[in-house]
Amino acid sequence: MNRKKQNVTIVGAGSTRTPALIGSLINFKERFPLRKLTLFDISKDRMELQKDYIRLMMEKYYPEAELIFTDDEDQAYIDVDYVFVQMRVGNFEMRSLDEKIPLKYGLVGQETCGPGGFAYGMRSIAPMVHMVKKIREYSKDAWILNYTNPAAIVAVALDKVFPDDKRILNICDQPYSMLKSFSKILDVEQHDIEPGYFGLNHFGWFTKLYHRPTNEDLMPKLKEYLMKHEFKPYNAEQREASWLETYKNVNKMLSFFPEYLPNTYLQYYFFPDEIAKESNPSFTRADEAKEGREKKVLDICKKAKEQNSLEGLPFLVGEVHGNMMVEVAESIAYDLRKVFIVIVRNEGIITNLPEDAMVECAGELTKDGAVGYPIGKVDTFYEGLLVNQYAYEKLTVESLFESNYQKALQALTLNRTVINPVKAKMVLDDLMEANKEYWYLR
Ligand SMILES: NC(=O)c1ccc[n+]([C@@H]2O[C@H](COP(=O)([O-])OP(=O)(O)OC[C@H]3O[C@@H](n4cnc5c(N)ncnc54)[C@H](O)[C@@H]3O)[C@@H](O)[C@H]2O)c1
Ligand SMILES: O=P(O)(O)OC[C@H]1O[C@H](O[C@H]2[C@H](O)[C@@H](O)[C@@H](O)O[C@@H]2CO)[C@H](O)[C@@H](O)[C@@H]1O
Ligand SMILES: [Mn+2]
Repeated sequence: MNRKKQNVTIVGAGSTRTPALIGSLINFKERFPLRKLTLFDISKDRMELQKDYIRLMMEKYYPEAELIFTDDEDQAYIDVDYVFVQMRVGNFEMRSLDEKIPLKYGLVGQETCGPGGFAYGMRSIAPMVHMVKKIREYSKDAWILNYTNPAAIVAVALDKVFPDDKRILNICDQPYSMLKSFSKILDVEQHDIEPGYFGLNHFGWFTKLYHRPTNEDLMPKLKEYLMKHEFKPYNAEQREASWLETYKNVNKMLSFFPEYLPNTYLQYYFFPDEIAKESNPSFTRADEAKEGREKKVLDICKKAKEQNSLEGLPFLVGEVHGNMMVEVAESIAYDLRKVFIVIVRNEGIITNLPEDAMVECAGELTKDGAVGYPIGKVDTFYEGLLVNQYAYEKLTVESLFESNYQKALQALTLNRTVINPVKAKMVLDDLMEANKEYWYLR
């Protein structure tokens, strides 16, 4: 393979997912070759923790690529072809509050759904808008591939501010992760499956699983399996308790609504009371992830620094997060038209949803970006859920842009995890106080 080499910048490179993303870039070096890799984070300290492991990996497996670590955004965005974005505005401390504050009011405490996702979205928008403007100053044609959450809210906000920018793509790895799990259950290759999917980010359904080699839709077989067996992620042995519970709730959702297979994130909207009750308000997913993934990765990086070698250390690979990001970039860079589940402006894809909604659907990734496959009209049940959820997303973004307290209150009241305006007001006031460095409403 003799493909054009790319300059890539990772924004939020201090994320503990970065070492595994580097592993993915190394594994894909033939398919998506790098000329220059820039790691950018606003926190030098955060990057410092993983710097030696990453440097040693690149020296060993990618000596031909230039490697830059920087906390200078001007340097990060000069002469770049692809920007992979994974910033967490407010870091662990704010994720923890996003999850814990709603639980005080008996509401779902989750980083992307419900009041926690609302607060996180309000924090993410301004730095994301700033980043896009900066990138466009220096690299007007760069592809901006964004993972930053809540991707649903960030996508709506960026589409409002940069409606003509065709090189911003917001993506989520959860459908990819679920497809990996489906393939394991069905004993087929993930890349032989073409999914049907519709909804909004972290709020959607799989409709079919077309198996290319046999021309068969494997969805009926999968649903039959899930009616009788617990749904486990493909890497169940490595998953912490809360993710295993999350996957089990797909079985529960299917038992009520067997028509389509729900994204795991719908559990928060269908079972908010049960989930809030079962949560531990002093130990949420943020704590679990810190004690799990973060500790594991940082321990490996610390050893690499101490011994200044990779001896005895694992080669980390992002089987979902990292691989998907690189495959997405590859499909765009070399016009491969591979099918992914993408987030795009609706514009008639779901005919009974607003044109300006940012919908999640199957689509092809081409040199011109994502081309979502048309879905048509969705049935009343789904239409009701989606129209309501999109109204929540839109009001959230408008409340930030207009500093409008009333719209924020309306947004939270519409959110199916809240509903009650008394609780919506209490949780909004608490979140506003906790986030006063980041956003403010009148
Ligand atoms: N879309 C998806 O499906 C998906 C999947 C996984 C993770 N994510 C998202 O990726 C992001 C990273 O998650 P994590 O848990 O690995 O994060 P993390 O907390 O380990 O790291 C995030 C990094 O972002 C940096 N950062 C904060 N604000 C920044 C800014 N303005 N500019 C540059 N860097 C900044 C922090 O200093 C930190 O090093 C989050 O937004 C998370 O929600 C999304
Ligand atoms: O709770 P976390 O921080 O472990 O994960 C939150 C993210 O979960 C989904 O993504 C993937 C994740 O990227 C991957 O590394 C692995 O751990 O599996 C997760 C679930 O399949 C979700 O799509 C993201 O939006 C969340 O940020
Ligand atoms: Mn996601």
